[in-house]
Amino acid sequence: MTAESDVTSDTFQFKLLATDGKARRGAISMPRGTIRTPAFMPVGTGGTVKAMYMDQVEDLGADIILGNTYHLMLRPGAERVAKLGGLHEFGRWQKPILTDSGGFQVMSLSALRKINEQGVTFQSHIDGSRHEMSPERSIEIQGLLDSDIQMQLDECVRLPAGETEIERAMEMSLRWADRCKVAFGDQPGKAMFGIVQGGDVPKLRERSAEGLSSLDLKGYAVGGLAVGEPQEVMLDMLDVICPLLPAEKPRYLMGVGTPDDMLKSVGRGIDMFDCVMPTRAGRHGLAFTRHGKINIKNARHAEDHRPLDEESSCPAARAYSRAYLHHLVRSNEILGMMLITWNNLSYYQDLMSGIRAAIAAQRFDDFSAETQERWAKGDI
Ligand SMILES: CCOC(=O)Nc1nc2cc3nc(NC)[nH]c3cc2c(=O)[nH]1
Repeated sequence: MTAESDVTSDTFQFKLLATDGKARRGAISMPRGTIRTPAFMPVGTGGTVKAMYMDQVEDLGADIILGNTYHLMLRPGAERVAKLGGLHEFGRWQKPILTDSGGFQVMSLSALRKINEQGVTFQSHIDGSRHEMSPERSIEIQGLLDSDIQMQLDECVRLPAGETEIERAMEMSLRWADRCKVAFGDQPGKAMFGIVQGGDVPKLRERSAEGLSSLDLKGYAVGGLAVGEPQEVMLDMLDVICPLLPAEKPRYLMGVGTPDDMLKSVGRGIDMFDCVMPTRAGRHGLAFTRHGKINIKNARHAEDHRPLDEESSCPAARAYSRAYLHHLVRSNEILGMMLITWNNLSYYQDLMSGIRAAIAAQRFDDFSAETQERWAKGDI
């Protein structure tokens, strides 16, 4: 029996399968596989999901991973990845890959970043070399990587910021979306998503969402959030933005988030997520479980023979004692990073799977309340 995620389509097609309030259950079918939504996309920055084998990532139920244009263009280089057969061949991940345009990383990683109508000029954080990235070059790079879902080049403004600055960046991102759409052209089996900007200013968010919707793109990302604003500001912006995006297209909230962020964002109409939280936190010994977070480095775990979560199907969560994981992380053992990362990605995928089933069964609100109660009760 073919799993739903093994079904392919030679064109990018999003089907809305069920709704429960504003929560949506859908499926994006593409030549390399189908993405069950709501979906969490593990971050595979440099062509690898840190501390994981790709077949582990697939076994956990991930239908798609994120690749990072900014990192890959600097090292090993987009042309080199193309010469080596593209990112799927290079990193041995055969399902869909979404690549970001790198805009956000340029903002947060590289020095000497200059932005004008033409694009972004920046210095590599690796060797200081100077690079220019126009909307057209960003799409060209993502094409060289053989990315399935490509993101427009955008300008993300860190919050808090002045309205004039937010408006300037939003309007430029809108113009860049049009240039990216032209550069992307007609690639039926792939997609280019626009990115809604506008900071925490409702009228600018409306302008961006309406402007992008008129471009009739295959999907829409919500950018400029999870950049330092409180969670309720992020959620308020989703209440403004989602109703203005076409219901028949997927919505992707960038860089989000914690399990709590994702539950509340699904309840406001978001379909796709990516976040470094499960992998980065995993490398620092922070375990996500159905009972909430466990900081395994804490002394109280030193002699706890219980596993992280015996309800989990993941070996990292059920076959090792907390005492052993505590020892590994305290000793900076590589296996510690591997096991907590494995546990965290497993929990994130289990949460998304639970969310999808709850929407299909029209019980998302109950599922959301039950899940948050278990987190609050904590680790009994
Ligand atoms: C994934 C698509 O990235 C882009 O091409 N631009 C972009 N990326 C973002 C990544 C973000 N991560 C967070 N929080 C951790 N917020 C983000 C916003 C953007 C964004 O506005 N624009």
